[in-house]
Amino acid sequence: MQIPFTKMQGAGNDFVVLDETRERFGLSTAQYRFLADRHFGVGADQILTVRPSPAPGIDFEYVIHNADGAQVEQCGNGARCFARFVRDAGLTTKDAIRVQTKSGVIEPVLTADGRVTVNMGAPVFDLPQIPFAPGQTLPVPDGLWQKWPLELDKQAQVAIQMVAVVSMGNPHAVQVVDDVDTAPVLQVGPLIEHHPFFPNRVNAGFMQVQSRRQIRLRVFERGAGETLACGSGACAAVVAGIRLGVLDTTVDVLTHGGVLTISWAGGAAPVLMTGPATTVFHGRIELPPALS
Ligand SMILES: N[C@@H](CCC[C@H](N)C(=O)O)C(=O)O
Repeated sequence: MQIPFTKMQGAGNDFVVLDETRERFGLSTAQYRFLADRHFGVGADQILTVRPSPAPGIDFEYVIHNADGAQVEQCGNGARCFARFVRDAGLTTKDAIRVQTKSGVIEPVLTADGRVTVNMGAPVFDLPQIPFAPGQTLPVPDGLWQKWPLELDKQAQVAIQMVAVVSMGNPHAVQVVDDVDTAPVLQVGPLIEHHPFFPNRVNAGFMQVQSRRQIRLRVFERGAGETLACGSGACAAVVAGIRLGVLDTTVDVLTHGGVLTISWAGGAAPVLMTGPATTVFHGRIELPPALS
């Protein structure tokens, strides 16, 4: 089977976008993995699938698969690319698009400067909803920052990591580091991702606070490894920093792939994320029959 696709990127977080508004391709987990494969497929951190409206008042459904082929709830950079895709493909003429994701309805808005702002909804701190299941034996977290100790690999000298846990529709564990360039993201990231306290695994963020309005961030993403940027991870880091009291309500997040601007007024207010969304190329690819 041969399918059409569009390659996109948002701050270097890259995507294969599939248009299933007319017909479903019915891809298997192995086929999503193949599309994401940088050697044998197209190459992407996530596969985004656009489907027709599932309900009145909603414009589209948007389905996200990580590079490992698993379906996940949320993808911030993907939401911006989704909005750019449906406009450029002529699937809508709207600037503000309501889209159903696995974790709820989000609202990307195409702005006059060519960027996209996404209302990502309110952050969730309720532990079972994240989900974060630390059991009974853990000491109570630091009340303000809600940092939790994770016991990791003692031999690798990363015994205890203090993380803030938050859901932006998907789970995040954020820690503050002195310097993201030397932070052990590739060593510690996978240990946090698979830590038993996170029953659905987790995205591991490493944030360096440069000022009250600027951070640097690297994220080891669940199911994808370190990416050049993670939109929901940027939202989670800024929310954690605001709760810590070290960040203002609007913050520029510097990633290896570009800048995202995140705003959060606190409490039940939604987190707003603004950043770029770019089409790289269009193509068609033959899916190996053995993978179906
Ligand atoms: N790159 C994304 C997040 C994609 C999903 C994530 N890896 C997860 O498993 O939750 C973003 O920009 O938010």
